[in-house]
Amino acid sequence: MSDSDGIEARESKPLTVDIPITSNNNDDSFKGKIKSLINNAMENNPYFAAGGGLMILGTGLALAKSGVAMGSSLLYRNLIVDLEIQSKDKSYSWFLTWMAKHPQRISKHLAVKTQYVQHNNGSVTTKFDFVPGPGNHWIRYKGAFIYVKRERSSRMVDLTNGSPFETVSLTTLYRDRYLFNEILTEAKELAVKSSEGKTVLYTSFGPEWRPFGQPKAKRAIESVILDKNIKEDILKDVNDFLRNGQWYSERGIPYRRGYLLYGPPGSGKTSFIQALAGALDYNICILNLSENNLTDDRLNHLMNNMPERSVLLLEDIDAAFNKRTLNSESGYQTSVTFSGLLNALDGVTSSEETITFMTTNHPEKLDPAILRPGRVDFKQFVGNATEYQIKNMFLKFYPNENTLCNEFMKKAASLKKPISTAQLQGLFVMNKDDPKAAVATINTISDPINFN
Ligand SMILES: Nc1ncnc2c1ncn2[C@@H]1O[C@H](COP(=O)(O)OP(=O)(O)OP(=O)(O)O)[C@@H](O)[C@H]1O
Repeated sequence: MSDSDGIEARESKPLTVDIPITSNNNDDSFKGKIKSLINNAMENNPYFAAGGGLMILGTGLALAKSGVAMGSSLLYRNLIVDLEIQSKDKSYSWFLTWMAKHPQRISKHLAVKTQYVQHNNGSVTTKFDFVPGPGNHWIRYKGAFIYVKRERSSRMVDLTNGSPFETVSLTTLYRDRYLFNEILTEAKELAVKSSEGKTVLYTSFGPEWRPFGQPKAKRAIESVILDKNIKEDILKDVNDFLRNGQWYSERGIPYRRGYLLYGPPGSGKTSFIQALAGALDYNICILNLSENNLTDDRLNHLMNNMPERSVLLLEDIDAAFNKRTLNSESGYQTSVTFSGLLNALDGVTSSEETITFMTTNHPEKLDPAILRPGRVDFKQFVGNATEYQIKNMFLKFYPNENTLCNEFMKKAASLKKPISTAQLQGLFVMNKDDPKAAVATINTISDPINFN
């Protein structure tokens, strides 16, 4: 309220101070004189009377103001409830994506989230989601209004990736607080649905796992052609392991199993692991041990903090057995050491199952220590194409072309050199609709890198 308001209030209702005038007024005592002096001043001096009035009015206003502030903070504390979601929490991106799709919202500040969507036929399209940008927004959810504020800290930075620290806070009436849970559950379900029937590939980003691109369409296990019984044996072993959690726990054995697939490049090791993860409805966490700056500590941390329902894939594990090499640009390369890898494999303490697949092109470089049960429980050689694989791959690309298939196999055998399944795939892709051309050009397959 302005000063003029105060004066108007005083003028409309003259303010008097009611001090009883008693017989003491005429008293000769000192006290009586003072009293009568004050009474005179207040009654007869208009300036003094106005000042006193103003003072009382001001005090009243100040009290009212602090009362309103206290009342509103009391109201806020009792009737309003906030939820803060930090950018490092999983729900953060789930909520933003959910809000981008929520129809009842008022957002003036938008931010774009670009996604590549892989369809079941393999094609990839680009999709733009307009998520709420930093600023204030409103949504209406199940009849309640929710105020949404996205804030970006100018001072705090996520040290793992250099991106600014962010929060989204949701504010609503206390009585509607249960809606927060409903919103987050819906947001999570939306995220799960978007990766349903797909395999999420996680890669390491600093000390944490991050989805690498969009979830990929699952690879059918039939599309990977390994030599007889290899797929079946591994699949049986994994399923057996997954069925026996109780057995492990009763005997106090860490509930983990390690698989080693070794063999030449392009023989389908990684493709098989991806297909297997899809068949089990698991995601994959991929780590390449030859990656620069992957230290023992980071490896240990990552292996102990995997997203749920994930298979761990450690590629090129022989890299951990190389001596440190001097790199001209950055001095010594830091990479995982042999003992670091063993510690990480032994130290996985998750109560959930841990399935680790390791691959290498150089099994001869592995130290026998890694091959002991508990670290590697199942070893499998995955080699260059056998007769069985050549036949099955040919017929998969050119169904019913049995005669040409026989011709192709004879020519492949006459080459007298190893052929990888990746090379066969390359040849068939080049001659998609022309099996005869594939037969005619088989000798164009160059030597794979000699293995052993
Ligand atoms: N046995 C196979 N069946 C079907 N496709 C295969 C097979 N082997 C290789 N391919 C194809 O060749 C490509 C490379 O295969 P993949 O990466 O799985 O080989 P890899 O053995 O893991 O190689 P590396 O040891 O170099 O990592 C993929 O496109 C895959 O589809």
